[in-house]
Amino acid sequence: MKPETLLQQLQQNPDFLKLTLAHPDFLPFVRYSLQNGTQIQIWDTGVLYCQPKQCGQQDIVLSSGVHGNETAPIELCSTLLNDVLAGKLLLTERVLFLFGNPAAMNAGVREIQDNLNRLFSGHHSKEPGIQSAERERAKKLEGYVVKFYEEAPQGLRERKLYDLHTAIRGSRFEKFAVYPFLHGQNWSKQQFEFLNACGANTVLLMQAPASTFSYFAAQSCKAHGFTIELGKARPFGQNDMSRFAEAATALRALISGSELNTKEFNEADFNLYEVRRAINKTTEAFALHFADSIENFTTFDVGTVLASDEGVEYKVEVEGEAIIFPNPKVAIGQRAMLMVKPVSVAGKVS
Ligand SMILES: O=C(O)CCC(=O)N[C@@H](CCC(=O)O)C(=O)O
Ligand SMILES: [Zn+2]
Repeated sequence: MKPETLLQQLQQNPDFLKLTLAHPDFLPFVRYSLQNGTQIQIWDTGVLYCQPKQCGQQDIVLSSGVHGNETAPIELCSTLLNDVLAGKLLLTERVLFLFGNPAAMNAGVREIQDNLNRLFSGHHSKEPGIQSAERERAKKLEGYVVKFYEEAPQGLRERKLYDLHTAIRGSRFEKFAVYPFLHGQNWSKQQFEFLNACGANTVLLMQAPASTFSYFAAQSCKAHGFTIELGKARPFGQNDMSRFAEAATALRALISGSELNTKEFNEADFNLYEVRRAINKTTEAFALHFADSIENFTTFDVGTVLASDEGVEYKVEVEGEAIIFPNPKVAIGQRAMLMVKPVSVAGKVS
């Protein structure tokens, strides 16, 4: 598509997600200004940069569709972005909207060849000779995020990246966030307060580096980076968007500088977990020993066999150990389930 055609189409019908899905592999660079002075730049398919006339002090990446079948966050971000493009939502902050994996969205699948959310922090290039659309996309997305943060105005700024997902199965706590490993740094009170305002008062504190987008943002870009799970994954058009209203309101307020009623951090308001162990799939024999209806954060009696792989059984080891993200369909070598346990952050939040 030619840049002038794209510009014309966008101005006639300001729906960037629609254009992205119609052109999942490529959109040319274009820039234009809205009547309210906001500058819009398309950097790629699924990648749109917004710069308000007067920039606040935050640089915010809103990412969705890193997994193509997790549609509610895509619909949520598309609504926010369409309101920006139509001049109905006036931004005060620089925002980079990312729709992660357009080809997977069109196909209604989590991934086409590779799990995009296992390819960040350079993992896209760790096996020379192996190529996939997701590896290419991960590399490009890293580049766009770095460019976005590096091109920010000078001065004291706050970098944020919220990578929005929905989970494969139901969850005892419908909304929860994954707080990437901070290498011993304190967790942020202000960010806990924001997550709570999004309805995600369950937080999983990671204890090790990961190849996820949120860890890349936190570790490589020094951003407040999070994976936020907003509910259960459903196909496009089948989401009850009223269940995402709190998150939509909080994100809208964040990017437009409007008042957000956050509650002061109090650990008692949160369900906090840390990862005790990650169970990886090592062979095709990997199997779960509980039903698909069993929800995330379910606990079992000590000794219960939860999963097995060739020559090994994985049992509950301690009281209170709960399951999260069980998925026997992952590629060999990848994490097939996390075992988590309740934890306190007392004294380590500032
Ligand atoms: O429900 C599931 O099993 C997966 C939902 C999902 O995509 N979760 C993210 C979490 C990323 C993180 O650990 O920060 C993922 O698995 O990529
Ligand atoms: Zn996901």
